[in-house]
Amino acid sequence: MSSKSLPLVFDAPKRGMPPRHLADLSGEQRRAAVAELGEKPFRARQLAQHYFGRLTSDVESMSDVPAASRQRLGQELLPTLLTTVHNLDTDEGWTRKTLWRAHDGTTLESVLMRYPDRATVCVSSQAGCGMACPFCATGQGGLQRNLSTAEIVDQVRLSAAMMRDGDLPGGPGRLSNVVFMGMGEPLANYRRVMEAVHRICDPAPEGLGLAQRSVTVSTVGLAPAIRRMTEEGLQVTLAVSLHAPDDELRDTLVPVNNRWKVEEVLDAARGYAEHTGRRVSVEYALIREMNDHPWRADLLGKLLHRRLGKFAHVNVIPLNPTPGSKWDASPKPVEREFVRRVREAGVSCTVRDTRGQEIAAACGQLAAENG
Ligand SMILES: C[S@@+](CC[C@H](N)C(=O)[O-])C[C@H]1O[C@@H](n2cnc3c(N)ncnc32)[C@H](O)[C@@H]1O
Ligand code: SF4
Repeated sequence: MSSKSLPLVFDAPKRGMPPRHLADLSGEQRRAAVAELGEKPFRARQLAQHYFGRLTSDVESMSDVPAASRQRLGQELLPTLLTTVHNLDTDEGWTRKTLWRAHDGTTLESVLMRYPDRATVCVSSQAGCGMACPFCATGQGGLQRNLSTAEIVDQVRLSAAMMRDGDLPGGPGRLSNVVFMGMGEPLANYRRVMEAVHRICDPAPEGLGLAQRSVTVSTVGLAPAIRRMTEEGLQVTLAVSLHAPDDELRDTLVPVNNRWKVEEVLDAARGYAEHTGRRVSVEYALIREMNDHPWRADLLGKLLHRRLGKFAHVNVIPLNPTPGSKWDASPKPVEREFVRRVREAGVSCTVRDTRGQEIAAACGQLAAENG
């Protein structure tokens, strides 16, 4: 057997960006790509209809595409990007974490959560993360690579297919929300993430047709990138992971704070809020005896009231345990007092549910380990 005919599985994994995919391209680029392959431009629309509309990338099922063209179009524009390594279900099946393997062997995770009134997928924007927040499992392994636009979109497409096929309890349903709160810092992979937002939100057949307001981009606080995002003219929700109202503590909890301080991050967030008219979600992982002091709750409330005013919403995330971490969630009475004090300052504040903890699928627990 020549090495050329060896099945792909014997090929050494090549770490790197995946081959080009339909979901990397805008409608115009898709038409150009199809034309380059010697096909009629309308084939681009047909492929997009199957991929975004029918949620399939199986070219053999695309009966309106001539058999002679299918293989070539499939190879060139719909290569397989993600294969399932395993699914782990919890919360009586209402939460599913999927471990995906990319073409180069890189692994990544996404988490699908079904609620009575909506279904949300938490997607990864990078394999690993370079931001090194000490309480986050993803941050401990460093950055492996950015995900491509299509690798991000494919997590959403495959989750939408799980919903449609009734893989979670409650029967067939619709994926309604996407949060960029999986592995990685979305604004450190800026261009690909913004393209992915377009593919996720553009109306069918150009995209998956979710509402921009149902998409949340969560950032550790890359101020220049928040300012850049403000210019995109999008209506997505911005979440800023603050975790401390004072630079002294935030420098430790969020190392990137050494570059962009609390005031600058909140300034950028305010710019986004004013431009879009959207509230900013300020994420606060509550850590026992670290950032849960009553005086810090008061300081946080005052600071947000002053800097973001009516645009501020605080989302308290009880710390999820991660392997080897010395930190713990705050006791419930401390958490309640913290929330009360933030509200007392006139800032809305809620506590996030901790879905998926048992299978390490909750915020900050994704490490994409095989097993
Ligand atoms: C994993 S991050 C991904 C998005 C982006 N990198 C960020 O930091 O906002 C999503 C959210 O999980 C939070 N998080 C990380 N580790 C956590 C942990 N162990 N417990 C609770 N929340 C955590 C982050 O602070 C952030 O608000
Ligand atoms: S919290 Fe976000 S930015 Fe920090 S290490 Fe985890 S994924 Fe990266």
